[in-house]
Amino acid sequence: MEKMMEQFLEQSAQAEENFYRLEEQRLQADDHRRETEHARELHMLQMLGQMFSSMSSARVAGSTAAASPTEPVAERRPSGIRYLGVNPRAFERYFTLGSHRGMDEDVFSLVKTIVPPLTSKKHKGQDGRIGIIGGCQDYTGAPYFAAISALKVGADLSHVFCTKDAATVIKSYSPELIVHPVLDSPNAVEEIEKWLPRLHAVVVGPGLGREDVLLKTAKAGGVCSRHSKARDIPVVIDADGLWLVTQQPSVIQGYQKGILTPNFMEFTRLYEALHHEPMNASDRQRSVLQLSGAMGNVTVVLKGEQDLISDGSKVYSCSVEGSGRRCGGQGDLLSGSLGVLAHWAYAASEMRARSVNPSVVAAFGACSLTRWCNSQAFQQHGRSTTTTDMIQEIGPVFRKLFES
Ligand SMILES: NC(=O)C1=CN([C@@H]2O[C@H](COP(=O)(O)OP(=O)(O)OC[C@H]3O[C@@H](n4cnc5c(N)ncnc54)[C@H](OP(=O)(O)O)[C@@H]3O)[C@@H](O)[C@H]2O)[C@@H](O)CC1
Ligand SMILES: Nc1ncnc2c1ncn2[C@@H]1O[C@H](COP(=O)(O)OP(=O)(O)OP(=O)(O)O)[C@@H](O)[C@H]1O
Repeated sequence: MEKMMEQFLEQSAQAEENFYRLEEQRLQADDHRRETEHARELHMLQMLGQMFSSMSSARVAGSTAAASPTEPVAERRPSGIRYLGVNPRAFERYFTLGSHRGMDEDVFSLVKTIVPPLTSKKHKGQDGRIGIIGGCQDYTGAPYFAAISALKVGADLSHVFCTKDAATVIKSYSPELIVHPVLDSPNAVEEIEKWLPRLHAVVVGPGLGREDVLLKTAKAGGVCSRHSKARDIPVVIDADGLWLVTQQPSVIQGYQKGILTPNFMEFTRLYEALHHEPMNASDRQRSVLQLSGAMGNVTVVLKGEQDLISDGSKVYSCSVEGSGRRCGGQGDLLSGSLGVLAHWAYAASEMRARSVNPSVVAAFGACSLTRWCNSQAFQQHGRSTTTTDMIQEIGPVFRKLFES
């Protein structure tokens, strides 16, 4: 009986052991199944994420070629700006000759840091008094676009120094601008210089024309004035101001706060004047680097399908989405906003250690802003987009790009 009892206990212990072994195997199989399911779910989520992100970039990129005016504007973001930051691929690349590495959000986040806070402690003028030297009988739109863009970006006061017959016209476009009909007066240089000590940046060239007398005034009263260079304020040179620089590069050569904003044609003229040889149009990065170097490290912004920005040591590229619409005046929006941003960038860099040339930071900001204004205006107006439509976008685009 005792033996039987022993056998029974042994068998039941064995059965219990088997049971637990099988149970353990079952649990292990369960774990394995759960892990596989989890991995599969994860994989599916990743694939869905990739699908959504490529769908949204395709949607945004597609809008460059074809407008979708029905799409709600508020839902759109600049390609490259998603979630907290910037998509490095869409936004910009950073080149040094011989090497090439992603630079991503560095410059873009620096633009955000130069924007001065809006506080009730400041008085009118502290966030920027910008002067535009340009505007003649033929061209009244260009100086207006530049000056109003400076205001819309956040300058407190925007002055235009133009010829007498352009002044009334420009005033009639906007009561916000301070317009000085001095460019063709006999004492034009003194008239401009009266104001220069109060200005934080000057933009020379939009709508200036190429009459000798006006170019001479712009040179003496703006580019070379003791009040601009000696006071060390940013001098942005655009349009016909670049014609002047092509004739006499020394007017701005070596001035570290000088910024040139040529379109391709203006760039080619300037390049060939300095290098005495045809430019290699297939290697624009190299050309822009060389031109900036030859100009004594003045910052050069070569506008185009991609904007290339160089201070002679590196080339930055801004390819924020724009549109296929190339109406006149977009460059004026860029140079006017650049005037303000350059002032802010240098003011901010006085308080902080510089990691990137402030002119480059400002140029990158102005290019991004102009291009995205173009894209947003195009969403609404398509082929009939004009620079006035782009200027209306400056406020919301600035907020979205630099204040969110
Ligand atoms: N509403 C107004 O008041 C406005 C006034 N403005 C004022 O007009 C003044 C003159 O400026 P601008 O740019 O028209 O003169 P300019 O350098 O002779 O260029 C014309 C020649 O260059 C060429 N070309 C141009 N771009 C090119 C490119 N990316 N790539 C290649 N080629 C290009 C083009 O060649 P085409 O197509 O004829 O072959 C053309 O022959 C200046 O004061 C400016 O501020 C403007 O701001 C607009 C709004
Ligand atoms: N092919 C392009 N694709 C996208 N954006 C472009 C293209 N060409 C120029 N832009 C953008 O348009 C803006 C003005 O450049 P543009 O070459 O039209 O200057 P501009 O000829 O000096 O202008 P303006 O008509 O004011 O004289 C810049 O911000 C630039 O990035």
